[in-house]
Amino acid sequence: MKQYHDMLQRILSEGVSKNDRTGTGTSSVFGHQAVFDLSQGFPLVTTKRLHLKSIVGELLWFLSGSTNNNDLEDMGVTIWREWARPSGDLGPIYGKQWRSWDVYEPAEGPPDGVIDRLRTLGSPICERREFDQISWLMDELRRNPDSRRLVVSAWNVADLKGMALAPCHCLFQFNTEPLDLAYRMNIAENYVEVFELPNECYTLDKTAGTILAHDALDLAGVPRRSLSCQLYQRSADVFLGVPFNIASYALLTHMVAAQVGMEPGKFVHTFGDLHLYANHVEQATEQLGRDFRPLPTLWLNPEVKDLFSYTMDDIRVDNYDPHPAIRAPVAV
Ligand SMILES: Nc1nc(=O)c2c([nH]1)NC[C@@H]1CN(c3ccc(C(=O)N[C@@H](CCC(=O)O)C(=O)O)cc3)CN21
Ligand SMILES: O=c1ccn([C@H]2C[C@H](O)[C@@H](COP(=O)(O)O)O2)c(=O)[nH]1
Repeated sequence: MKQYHDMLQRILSEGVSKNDRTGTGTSSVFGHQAVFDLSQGFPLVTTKRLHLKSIVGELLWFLSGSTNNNDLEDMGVTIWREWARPSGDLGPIYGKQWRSWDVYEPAEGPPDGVIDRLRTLGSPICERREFDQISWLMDELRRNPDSRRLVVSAWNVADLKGMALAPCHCLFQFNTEPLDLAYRMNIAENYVEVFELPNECYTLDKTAGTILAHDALDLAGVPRRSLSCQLYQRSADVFLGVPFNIASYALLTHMVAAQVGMEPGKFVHTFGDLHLYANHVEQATEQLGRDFRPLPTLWLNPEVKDLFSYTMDDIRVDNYDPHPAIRAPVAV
């Protein structure tokens, strides 16, 4: 995960001192981008141990639409505790905006009905509906994979004041691309079925043409497209939050790809204010002195048939062999 060490290094060498909302003080850079090729391993930082259960639990909690910290703590995850009200409520944060963004539309009713009459009194009469951005995204990926509008936003201006914390990872976009034949043949090695096809179906004969080979790969269930995700993160705690955010969106991309039958492509992580808190400098320096280890791989249970049905047991990371954890205080 050189990309992650580059961020730490860049802040240490070019960062500008800034005060911040928490009063801790940071060194920060504005504008940064890191790209993770998901075919090269699962991007879980190896130079300190990450608590994977917190990352998976938090993502499943967002996808469930919950905004109550008690639901997260029921999974054994405590990372949102400091921000929760006594009831556990966090206001309309990610889960609310992803799964049930409020939409207000002019109410419709019969002519001269109650709605009509109230409207003549001068007040706008609206109906509230909820829009599930994630379900829409899944449908749209299947229906219109070339779309340039595959965007999910948590940045709901009208709701910001009610949130315990304004969204940090505030907008993401998916993109799909056709895979070329050579790439599909390559990944076909992971699909046992392809070898059960009759020889002539997958003979890569130049004159037989691409179509025959692509059709054979379709029959074998080999994905036709790759799926990439780009995240805009307006504010990023490079030591504590960012390793979680990278792994979380990489996991989301894998899960979405599995459900729409595509191959995970890239995760592009774009930052606004990328900062290192003053009380994390020693820890970051210690981490930079450690050597990289091979990235682990992700396993998703292939039996799971929709995005909202994954549980902790359906998600596993294999061959994770990190350096020991490094403790650091979280700025509240
Ligand atoms: N300052 C700040 N940084 C964040 O990263 C952050 C917030 N606030 N507020 C909301 C959420 C909560 N997140 C958090 C909060 C704590 C840890 C943390 O303490 N991580 C420890 C271990 C956590 C565990 O046991 O699961 C770590 O070593 O990574 C990570 C992400 C990410 N977000
Ligand atoms: O997923 C997350 C959530 C939060 N953060 C960090 C980024 C900042 O350090 C704080 C938020 O403070 P603001 O004053 O609202 O910017 O939390 C993160 O890195 N990742």
